[in-house]
Amino acid sequence: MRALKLHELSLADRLADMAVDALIDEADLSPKPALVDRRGNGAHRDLHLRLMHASALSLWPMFKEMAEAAIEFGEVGLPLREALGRIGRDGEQAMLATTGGVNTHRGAIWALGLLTASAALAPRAITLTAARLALLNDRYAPQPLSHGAQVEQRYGARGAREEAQLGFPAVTQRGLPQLHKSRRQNAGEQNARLDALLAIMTELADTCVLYRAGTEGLQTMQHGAQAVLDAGGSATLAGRRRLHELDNQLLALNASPGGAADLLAACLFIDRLDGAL
Ligand SMILES: CC(C)(COP(=O)(O)OP(=O)(O)OC[C@H]1O[C@@H](n2cnc3c(N)ncnc32)[C@H](O)[C@@H]1O)[C@@H](O)C(=O)NCCC(=O)NCCS
Ligand SMILES: Nc1ncnc2c1ncn2[C@@H]1O[C@H](COP(=O)(O)OP(=O)(O)OP(=O)(O)O)[C@@H](O)[C@H]1O
Repeated sequence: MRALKLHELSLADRLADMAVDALIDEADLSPKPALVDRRGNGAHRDLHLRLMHASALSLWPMFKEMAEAAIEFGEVGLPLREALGRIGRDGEQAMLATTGGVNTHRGAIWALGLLTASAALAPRAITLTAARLALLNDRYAPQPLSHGAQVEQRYGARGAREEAQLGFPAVTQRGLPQLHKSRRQNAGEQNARLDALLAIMTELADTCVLYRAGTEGLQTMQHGAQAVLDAGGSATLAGRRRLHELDNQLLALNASPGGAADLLAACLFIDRLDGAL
C-alpha cells in the first residue's frame, strides 16, 4: 500500500511538471502572432512574459491536486468533475493573487486541468476522458457573464467548453498532426510548434479574438494562419513573411488568439506525455 501511494504521488508530480512545462514552452515560443512571447506583449497591455511564467508556476500545486483527485476517485463521474471544478476555481484564485488580478491562464486551467486529470485516469485515452469530464455539469460552478459567455450570446460561438466536450478536435485533428508533419519535414522544433499553433488557428472559434475583434478578427486569424501554412510554414522564407504580415494584421485589430495559445499548450502537453508513455 505504501509503495503504491508513493508511486501515485510521483505520477501526480510528473503530470504537474509536464503541464507547467507546456505552459512555459507555449509562452516562450516566438514569434507568435499578437501573443505574449520573448519579443514582447503582443496585443496585450496587462500581460508580459515574466507574468506568464510566474502564473504558470503558481498553477503547479493545482495541476498536482487535479491529478491526485483523478487517482483518488478513479473514474469519470460527477464527484471527480465537481472536485476538479473546486480545485480549478482555487487555482484561478492563486493565479490572480500571483498576477495582481490579471487573467493570464483561465483558458489553460480549463483545458490543461481536464487533460492532467485525464492523463492520471486513462493515459491512453486522454482527450476522450477529458471530453467525458467536460460533458458533466458542475452544480457549483458560478455562471458569470464572462467574455466567453458574451461572445456566445452575440455570435453563437461556444468556445472553450465545447472544444473540451468534443475532445479537443483543434488539438487532435489540427495541432498534433501538423506538429508531427513539420518535424518530419525537419522544420526545427520551434518552427514545428509555430506551425502547430497556426494549424490550430485555421479553424478555431477563438472567443478571445471574437470578443476583441469580432468576426473580422476571427477571419483574419483563420485565413492568415492558413496562408502561412500554404506558403510552406514557419521554416520557409515565404511562410515567415506571411507570419510577419499576420502578426501586424492581428496587432492592428487588437486580436490576440489566446484560446489558440491555450490549445497549443494542450498540444505540447499531450505530445510530451506520448513521449513518456
Ligand atoms: C469553461 C471556461 C473556460 C468557461 O469559459 P467561458 O466560455 O465563459 O469564457 P472565458 O472568457 O471565461 O474564458 C475562455 C478562455 O478559454 C480560452 N478559449 C477561447 N476560445 C477557445 C476555444 N475555442 N477553445 C478553447 N479555448 C478557448 C481562452 O484562453 C479564454 O481566455 C471556464 O472559465 C470555466 O467555466 N471553468 C469552470 C471551472 C472548472 O470547472 N474548472 C475545472 C477545470 S478541470
Ligand atoms: N502567450 C499568450 N499570450 C497571450 N494570451 C495567452 C497566451 N497564452 C495563453 N493565453 C490566453 O489568453 C487569455 C487572455 O486573453 P484576454 O486578454 O483576451 O483575456 P481577458 O482577461 O478575458 O480579456 P481582457 O484582457 O481583454 O480583459 C488567457 O486566458 C490565456 O489563457
